[in-house]
Amino acid sequence: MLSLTHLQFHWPKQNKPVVDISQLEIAQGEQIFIFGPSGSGKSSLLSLLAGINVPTQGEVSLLGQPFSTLSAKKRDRFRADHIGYIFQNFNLISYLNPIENVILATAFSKKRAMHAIEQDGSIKQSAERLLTALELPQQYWHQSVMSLSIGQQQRVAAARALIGAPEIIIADEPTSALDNDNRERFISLLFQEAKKHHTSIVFVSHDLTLAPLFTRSVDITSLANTGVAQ
Ligand SMILES: Nc1ncnc2c1ncn2[C@@H]1O[C@H](COP(=O)(O)OP(=O)(O)OP(=O)(O)O)[C@@H](O)[C@H]1O
Repeated sequence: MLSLTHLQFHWPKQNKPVVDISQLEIAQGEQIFIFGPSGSGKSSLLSLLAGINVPTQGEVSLLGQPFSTLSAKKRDRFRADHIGYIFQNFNLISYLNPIENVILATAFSKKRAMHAIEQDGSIKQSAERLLTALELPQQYWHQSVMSLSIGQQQRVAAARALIGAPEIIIADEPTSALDNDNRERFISLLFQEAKKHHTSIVFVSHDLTLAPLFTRSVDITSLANTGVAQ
């Protein structure tokens, strides 16, 4: 469902590619863990997978759609419809409460709005169901999102990524601020929800202890292009 071929990416003024991958295929429903040290290009890779940045060379295709054939505007639309993104710093909107933050993802995607309504009766009920599933107690739903703990904010960010059942969730090291028990609990709740719709998960971290929780782990430093066509 997601495929990368001969992918290279340079940030401006860098003489060496920060992402250099000969081939990677991610199947529908797969939970893939991509690890590598700080600065090895994990966040840069995710920005290419989500079509936020464009590769210097090579191609990213999601659901059979090569990103290179889409304009920037169409890529934004495609991303809103098919990808739930959990950012490293969550990117929650500070003046919206948790329910409003979760609902926001459906404002950019009719497809996800319709899916949420079909599944739960209304978009609001869908947001409430997801926050419950992710164990954010109801007493926090209408508070300022900035008054929540990091772990609670993370649950809001995950519910926002999951609403409307996008085909893929991309998570950029979202557990680094949590202790071990809370990290494993968070990942297990995320997986439980994702499995209901056979959603794929791409999760990056430098913390190898999380690897056994996933169906596959990949070392980003082992993916470098060899120049050999595959
Ligand atoms: N917006 C940017 N502009 C220029 N260079 C950047 C930008 N973002 C990242 N880089 C550079 O790209 C390299 C890889 O960064 P990236 O954030 O992708 O690594 P990472 O593996 O996700 O790191 P970490 O685990 O610390 O989050 C670094 O050298 C970084 O300085």
